Amino acid sequence: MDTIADGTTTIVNMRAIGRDPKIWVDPLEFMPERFVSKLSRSTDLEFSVLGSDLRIAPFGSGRKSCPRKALSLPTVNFWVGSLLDEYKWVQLNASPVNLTQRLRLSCEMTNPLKVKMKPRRTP
Ligand code: HEM
Repeated sequence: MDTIADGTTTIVNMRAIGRDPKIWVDPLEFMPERFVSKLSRSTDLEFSVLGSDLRIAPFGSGRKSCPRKALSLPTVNFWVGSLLDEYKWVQLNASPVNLTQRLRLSCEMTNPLKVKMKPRRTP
């Protein structure tokens, strides 16, 4: 077993964990369904996103994890659900999305998705 000296700063490499084929089936494939419970109940998911399972920890883990994670999950669900319900999202053909990674402060898409939003209902 390796020894880590007192006072060493360590960083968990979540990027590597997220791309590890020993942990995720086809890790580089866009498969959002891997996060959806087969029984459509979030409590049936095999893993938690709240920090107890380091395969995926969007809010961090342990004592310094995000103190507002319980508020954030339903808020993000509500925003995304409302935006999809209220608007049609049409990709701008003049600027096609390019998912190739570009490393800046964080990892970004080379050409992010640009869309035009059209209200679904007339006011
Ligand atoms: C989807 C939304 C959010 C995500 C993904 C997120 C994610 C995170 C992450 C990854 C950390 C760092 C955890 C660590 O260092 O291990 C963090 C810390 C923190 N977050 Fe969030 N967060 C979200 C929303 C919020 C909201 C809505 C608030 C406040 C209203 C908030 C307040 C904080 C604070 C104060 C910290 C610092 C905690 C500390 O250093 O002890 N976050 N968050």
